[in-house]
Amino acid sequence: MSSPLPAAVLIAPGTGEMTGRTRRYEKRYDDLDGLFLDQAAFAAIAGTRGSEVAYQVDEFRPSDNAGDIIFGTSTLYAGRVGTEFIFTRGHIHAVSDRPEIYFCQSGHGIMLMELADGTVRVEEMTPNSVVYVAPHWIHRSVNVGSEPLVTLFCYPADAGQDYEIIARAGGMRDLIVDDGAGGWKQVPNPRYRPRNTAPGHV
Ligand SMILES: O=P(O)(O)OC[C@H]1O[C@H](O)[C@H](O)[C@@H](O)[C@@H]1O
Ligand SMILES: [Fe+2]
Repeated sequence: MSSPLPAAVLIAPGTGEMTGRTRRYEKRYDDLDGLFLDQAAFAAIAGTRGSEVAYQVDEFRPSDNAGDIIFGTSTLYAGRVGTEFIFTRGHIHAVSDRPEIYFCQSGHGIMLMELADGTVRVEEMTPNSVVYVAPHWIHRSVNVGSEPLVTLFCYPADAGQDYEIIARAGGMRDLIVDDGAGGWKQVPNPRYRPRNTAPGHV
């Protein structure tokens, strides 16, 4: 197991671009197919803007060693699909007891969090707020503003990501939608199928 060296990176205000990152990945609208409730609205957007970047992640990953940390920035551009605000795909950590923190640098967002049993929590993200995603919570960032939502995240290097937990339930239990008055509201997702969390089920 190699021992990483100290390092420093520079984060650009407003865009989250991280000079010194070890990796960038981008998710385009086409990559988010099937995640939003209003499929006709999604098809209309994807038809013209499918290759547009919906969000990007710049990360600094010193190693994958247990005990190390991965940090980086996530930049989620503003947008809506029907009344639903744009979001990241969302995941639970593959090693599910691993937590994460998010520091909001700019923009206005929601951290939508859910336990496997369907318990939901939302925390608002505004500049300088920090959200603690506790162990075992599924998490998804939602941009409810009109500017890019830029967050700095940090999580244990051996955490990994599991996306299936959301897919197999038909999405997250709640949707974050436009309230028609310039704000957001939380409404039940009609496609949600509660997971069987009884012993013996996964
Ligand atoms: O992985 P997604 O659900 O697409 O979210 C994008 C990114 O969000 C956060 O910033 C996490 O810390 C990243 O590890 C993750 O990859
Ligand atoms: Fe995470």
